Amino acid sequence: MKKNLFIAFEGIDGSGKSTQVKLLKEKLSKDGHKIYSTFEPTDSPIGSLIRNIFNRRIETDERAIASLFVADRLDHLLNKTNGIVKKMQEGYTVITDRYYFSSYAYHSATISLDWLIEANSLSANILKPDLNIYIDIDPEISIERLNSERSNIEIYENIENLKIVSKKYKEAFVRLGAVENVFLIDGNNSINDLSNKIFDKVQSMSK
Ligand SMILES: Nc1ncnc2c1ncn2[C@@H]1O[C@H](COP(=O)(O)OP(=O)(O)O)[C@@H](O)[C@H]1O
Ligand SMILES: Cc1cn([C@H]2C[C@H](O)[C@@H](COP(=O)(O)OP(=O)(O)O)O2)c(=O)[nH]c1=O
Repeated sequence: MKKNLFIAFEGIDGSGKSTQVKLLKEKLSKDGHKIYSTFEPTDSPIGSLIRNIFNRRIETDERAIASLFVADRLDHLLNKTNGIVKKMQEGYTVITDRYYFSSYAYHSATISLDWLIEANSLSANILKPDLNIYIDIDPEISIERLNSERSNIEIYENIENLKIVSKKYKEAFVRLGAVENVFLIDGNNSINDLSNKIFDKVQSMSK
C-alpha cells in the first residue's frame, strides 16, 4: 500500500508548475497512486472573484486580495464535495498547483509576512504539505515563456514584480525552513529532467 501524500508546487508565474503537475500526475498514476490534482486560485466562487481581479474586471486593494486567497484556500481544504481534506481521507495523493507559500511570496512586499503566516495558520494547522516543490527560475526566462504563450498578462506578471516574488519566496523558505519540507529544484533544466527528479523525490517519500 502506497502512502498518500499532499504535494504543493510553488514558483513564480511561468516557472513550469502546471507542466510538472501534469507529468507527476501521469507518473504517479502509473505507479499505482490514486491522484487528485488541483490548483489555486481555485475554480470556486471565491477563486472566480480573484480571477476577475487579476483580469482587471474588478479593482480592489492588495489586502483584500490577500484575504480572499486565505478564504479561497480554506474552502479549497474544507469543501465538503471536493475539498483536499476529503480527498486525502479517501486515499488520494493530492497535488496542488500553489498553496500558502504563494501567499507569502506574492503579498509580503505590501503586507507583513507575520500577518500572512498568521492568517494562513488556519490552513497550515489543518494540513501542511508533505512536500513543497519549488521550481526555481530566473524571472527573465519565465516572462519570456509567458510572453510567447499568452496574450493576456495578469497583474503580477511583470519582470520587476516577479524578481520581488522570487526573493520573497526565498525569505519565506528561510523563515519556515524548520517546520516546512521544501524541495528546491532548478527550473532551467529540461522538462524531462525536472520531471524525473520530482518523481524520484516523491516516490522515495511514498514507500
Ligand atoms: N523546463 C522547461 N523548459 C522550457 N520550457 C518550459 C519548461 N517548463 C515549462 N515550460 C514552458 O513554459 C511555459 C510555462 O509553463 P507552465 O507549466 O504553464 O508554468 P506555470 O504553471 O508555472 O505558469 C509553457 O509554455 C511550458 O511549455
Ligand atoms: C495562490 C496564490 C496565487 N497568487 C497569484 C500568483 C499568480 O500570479 C496568480 C495566478 O496563479 P496561476 O493561475 O497559478 O498563475 P501561473 O500559472 O502563471 O503561475 O495568482 C497570489 O498572488 N497569491 C496566492 O496566494
